[in-house]
Amino acid sequence: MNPSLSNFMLARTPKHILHPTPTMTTQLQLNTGASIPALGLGTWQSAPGEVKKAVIHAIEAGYRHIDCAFCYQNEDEVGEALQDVISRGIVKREDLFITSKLWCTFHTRVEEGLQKSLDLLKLDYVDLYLMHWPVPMNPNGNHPLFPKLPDGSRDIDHSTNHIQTWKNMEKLVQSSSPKVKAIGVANYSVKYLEKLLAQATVVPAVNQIENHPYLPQQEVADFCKEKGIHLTAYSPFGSTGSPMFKDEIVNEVAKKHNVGAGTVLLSYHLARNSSVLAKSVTPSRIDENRKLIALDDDDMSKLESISKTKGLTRFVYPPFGVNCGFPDKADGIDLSG
Ligand SMILES: NC(=O)C1=CN([C@@H]2O[C@H](COP(=O)(O)OP(=O)(O)OC[C@H]3O[C@@H](n4cnc5c(N)ncnc54)[C@H](OP(=O)(O)O)[C@@H]3O)[C@@H](O)[C@H]2O)C=CC1
Ligand SMILES: O=C[C@H](O)[C@@H](O)[C@@H](O)[C@H](O)C(=O)O
Repeated sequence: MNPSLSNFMLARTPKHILHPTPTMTTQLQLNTGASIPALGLGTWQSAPGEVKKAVIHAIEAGYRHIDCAFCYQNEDEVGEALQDVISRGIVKREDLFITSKLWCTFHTRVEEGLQKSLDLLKLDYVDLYLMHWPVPMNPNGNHPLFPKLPDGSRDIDHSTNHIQTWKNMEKLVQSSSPKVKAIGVANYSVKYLEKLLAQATVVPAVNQIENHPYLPQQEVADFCKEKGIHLTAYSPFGSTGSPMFKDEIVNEVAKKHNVGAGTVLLSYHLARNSSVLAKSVTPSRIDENRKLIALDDDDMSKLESISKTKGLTRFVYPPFGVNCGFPDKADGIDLSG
């Protein structure tokens, strides 16, 4: 092709993926051949007594992707909700995409951690099982989920590491009767992914990370794209209290499209070909969050300008005392292996 023509075409090619009329069930491809629905309902900090209703409402409203974790301590109620909608014929199990996560105190007990979640969720399998953090914690410490040392710091298990955990997770998909359709990771930086991939047999299907215009994590997104790892964004609104709803530029883009700020914050991820998790226990918000639109390059440039001007903001970073390899959080011990 004439080089000037190819340059012209490159210049005209939209930088971001344009999903024509994206919807919450737009299917994004995983490296396993399966697909993941664009929007998932988050369940972190969804209180017992509220989460069952929220999950039932979401599935009745058309959500097909639910994000769970053992450490959220509410998987039993999520399981009740799933049983309810499946038994009433609202949805078939195979039409749902359910994620759970291996908690840090279970890194040396992968099968047990998975089975505990399956029992609580009342499921035979999950669609995706993630290592929640690349941080093993003492399985025999002073608390089953959040063990601490006498000085109050988190009780890290230094006898193992995240790569060993991954090797045990690989056995889950290699089993003759797998109880997981795919395995993946969460909270992985480029540094930890490089160390993992150097020894992995199975490339993670997904990396679930905090991601939004205040924390674009472009280096992680680029690395994952190159390696065929799908990115799922968590805390799209800035987590508890949805602080990013007040952002001026987000609201400017929302006004242009005549939609709410939430729609812009969620649609940002579709333009990057990522899936996104939005948590709510409020029925009207669960409904509202279903709306996605195609943002154009101009909208994306505006959203990208936010962190360039204001710097990065990370809303979720537990006090592990570990350096997980993210450039904006360089303190703590290196467990990359
Ligand atoms: N792998 C990991 O380590 C992590 C995974 N996650 C996953 O991602 C999910 C989403 O992230 P999360 O941190 O919960 O935060 P979100 O960014 O989804 O924000 C949740 C907050 O936004 C509020 N909210 C939701 N919708 C609206 C709306 N339309 N208008 C105004 N406020 C709204 C919710 O309130 P209310 O519920 O009261 O309606 C809640 O306070 C989690 O629930 C979890 O499943 C999150 C963090 C870490
Ligand atoms: O998934 C959500 C978060 O990662 C959450 O699980 C952690 O922040 C946890 O509360 C912790 O304190 O380590």
